[in-house]
Amino acid sequence: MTDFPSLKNDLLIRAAYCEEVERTPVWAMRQAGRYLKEFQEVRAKHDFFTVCRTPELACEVTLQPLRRFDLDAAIIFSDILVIPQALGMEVQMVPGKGPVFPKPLIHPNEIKALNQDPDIDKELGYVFDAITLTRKKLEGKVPLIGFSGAPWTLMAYMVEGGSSATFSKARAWLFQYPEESELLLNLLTNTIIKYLVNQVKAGAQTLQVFESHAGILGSSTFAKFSLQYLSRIASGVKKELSDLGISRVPLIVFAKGAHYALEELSATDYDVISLDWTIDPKRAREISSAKGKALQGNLDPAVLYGSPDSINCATKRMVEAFGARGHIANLGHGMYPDLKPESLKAFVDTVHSASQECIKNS
Ligand SMILES: Cc1c2[nH]c(c1CCC(=O)O)Cc1[nH]c(c(CCC(=O)O)c1C)Cc1[nH]c(c(CCC(=O)O)c1C)Cc1[nH]c(c(CCC(=O)O)c1C)C2
Repeated sequence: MTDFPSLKNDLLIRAAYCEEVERTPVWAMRQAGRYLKEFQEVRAKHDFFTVCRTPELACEVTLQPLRRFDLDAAIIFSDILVIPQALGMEVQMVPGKGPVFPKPLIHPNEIKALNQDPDIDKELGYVFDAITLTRKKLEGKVPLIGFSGAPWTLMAYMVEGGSSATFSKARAWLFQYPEESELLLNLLTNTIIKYLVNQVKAGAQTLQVFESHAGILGSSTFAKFSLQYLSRIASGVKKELSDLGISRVPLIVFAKGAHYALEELSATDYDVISLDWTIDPKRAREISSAKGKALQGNLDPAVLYGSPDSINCATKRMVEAFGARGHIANLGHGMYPDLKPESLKAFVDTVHSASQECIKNS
């Protein structure tokens, strides 16, 4: 592994392992993106996947939010849909519409046509190069987070062909073709484990798995088609890293909308459970703390449309409700493209001041 500058701010790592901190670490999902004019300038010149595939550009947009805000982590700029691409599917990013698969999976026969054993270093080497470059450029300022989409969320896009409110075609597969769905979910799981391990080899210091579409499944469907794969990813990545003699990194799982499965998620090998805003922090603590898990989240991103005072107030309330140990402050989902950058600044600064106050008084 490459020699990297040593980490100066390890708040996120300590919080993930429920160790003592002087203040609560904070970052924001989608902290890089269209709400920043410097990001729009890059996007005006380069299409979305060119930014992902060009390490210098991916590194630049990863660092943009860190120049503006006092963030405690960087997240590598990429997308969850690079995995379906590595399996041989075409994905386009259509302005105003989001991701589009010109040839989605219509029938399970088509699973056979996917690349069954992709050469991850060849197909996704550009992500690893972007991680290594960014880790160097960060000069140890804050940890670099790597990530992947989770199997069910990726399957949902591969079958649906793009975004959807209900993902009804993808959900139909789970009942029409349960065995073939499991075949696809297994292929994705095996690919994701290799992808995440290679991100750590390239320099990622924390990993997050995004199950963004957990909330459209019921609890029994989630248990069958999501949870077991999420769980295998955490134990698989940990085992592989340990077999390779590589130090552990914190693993975060974000299963958006899966409030019904908090107890089950807390029983997996993830170190941190990331919450959306529909879960009450105190209730989440009762369920997860017994299992020694840290929590991440969970301010409703819509709060950032409010006045500076109301952002301050809601953020303070959130910091106090979680308490200072084992908490990584974040939004309950990503930044929206029309939010003002100053609102994120108000959130970040309030997390730092309110958590320091909280620790002083405890
Ligand atoms: C900024 C951006 C990204 N992806 C997309 C955009 C906007 C497109 C553009 O610039 O034109 C398309 C892009 N890619 C995707 C979408 C969502 C489509 C939908 O709503 O269904 C869009 C607009 C799919 C996607 N992509 C991602 C998720 C999981 C997180 C979530 O739930 O929001 C999902 C679901 C992950 C993702 N995607 C991205 C990051 C960057 C790192 C950071 O957080 O700063 C990350 C972590 C970057």
